[in-house]
Amino acid sequence: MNVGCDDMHTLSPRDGPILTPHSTLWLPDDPSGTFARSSLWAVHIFRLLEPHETRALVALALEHAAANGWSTRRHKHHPTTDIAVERETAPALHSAVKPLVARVVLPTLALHYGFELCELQMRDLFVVRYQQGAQDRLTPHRDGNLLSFSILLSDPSEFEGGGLRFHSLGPACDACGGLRAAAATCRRCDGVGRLALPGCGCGDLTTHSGKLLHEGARVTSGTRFVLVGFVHVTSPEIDHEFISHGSLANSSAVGAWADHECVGGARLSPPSSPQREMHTAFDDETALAAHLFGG
Ligand SMILES: O=C(O)CCC(=O)C(=O)O
Ligand SMILES: [Fe+2]
Repeated sequence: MNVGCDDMHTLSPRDGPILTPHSTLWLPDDPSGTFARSSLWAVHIFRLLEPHETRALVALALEHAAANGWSTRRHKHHPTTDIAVERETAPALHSAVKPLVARVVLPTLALHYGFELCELQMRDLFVVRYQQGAQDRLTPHRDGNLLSFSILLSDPSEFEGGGLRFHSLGPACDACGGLRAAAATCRRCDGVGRLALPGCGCGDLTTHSGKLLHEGARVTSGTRFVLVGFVHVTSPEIDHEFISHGSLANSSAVGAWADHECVGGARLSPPSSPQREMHTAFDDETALAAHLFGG
């Protein structure tokens, strides 16, 4: 299959340019009261792509992989088996995905996390493959940037296990009950005590702060493809020294309130109302896209 630029317009979000989540999960409130709830504590799931659109993207990724292979060395810590969605190396995938990200995903992130669109910059965009018998999971980590998103490109019937799992939110493991002592040896939740986010369908977009401790849960059969994006935020409201601290981004240690601390401390002033108008300094889409994607 060859999806050209014109076909990209078939990648149409289900709800218009700014999406409304069908599910939202929040970190629990800080029992000590040190950190007030921030928009960064929310994980949202939105309906985004239709199955024929996700199939077209997977076909493009497989076409690319057949010619170039999958990469496993793009990330120093917690590497994924992936394909970078870059203009130079994967032009067909890039032209399929970039307009969707620029017109829909980034404006949706900006609105729901209380930033200006022009404060967001894509730092990495890649298709990830989890497969039983190959890389089947991604161990607990925090991402290097403040905001992250992932779009599920596979139908949930095509794999078992898998999913985006957070250590501080989501359902308790139904095998061990989520109790720390029992979870330690639990194969179902790999010791986390929680299950992956429920309700994430094919084509759904999940958005979250990359600073929440999370992982790609183990795929026990089949293959799960996701499109993942890391988004840097340049807002003066963000304490970059604090959030870019290497041990926060790359630590695998599960700390009870570590997640809350780093996210609560990342924002120095309260989030703006989600109702406010979008503002952008860019008057045409091309200039905006160039800025968002760094050229
Ligand atoms: O598998 C997922 O949905 C999560 C991927 C992820 O966390 C990452 O690539 O950083
Ligand atoms: Fe991640």
